[in-house]
Amino acid sequence: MKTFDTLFAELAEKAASRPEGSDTVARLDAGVHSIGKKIVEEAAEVWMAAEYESQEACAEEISQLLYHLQVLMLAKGMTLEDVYTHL
Ligand SMILES: N=c1c2ncn([C@@H]3O[C@H](COP(=O)(O)OP(=O)(O)OP(=O)(O)O)[C@@H](O)[C@H]3O)c2ncn1[C@@H]1O[C@H](COP(=O)(O)O)[C@@H](O)[C@H]1O
Repeated sequence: MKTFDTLFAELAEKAASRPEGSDTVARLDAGVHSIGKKIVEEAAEVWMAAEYESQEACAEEISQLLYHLQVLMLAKGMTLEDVYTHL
């Protein structure tokens, strides 16, 4: 099963190799403003799913929020350690 760390490694590799058709590369190219808006949208979807949808639907929304947070970290040139140091 994919974890936060293995997904981040996968996305970092995509950011470096820039494969054709990568959604992640397109989101990185769109920039921090666009990624930030997506994070706010996904956070709202997590909130709504938590209040009104199933456990599974909520978990899926959370996974999408985590993905977009990782894209933002990569766009800002951050590492996992930059974040983990604050946990
Ligand atoms: N985990 C994810 C992931 N979670 C969310 N998303 C993106 O976020 C979208 C979900 O947002 P929405 O529900 O709002 O869907 P939407 O309205 O179509 O979103 P928009 O495209 O309009 O922004 C999905 O359609 C994906 O584009 C993800 N895109 C990729 N990954 C993983 O990232 C890795 C690299 O992916 P690629 O860069 O595409 O190769 C792979 O392992 C993928 O599974």
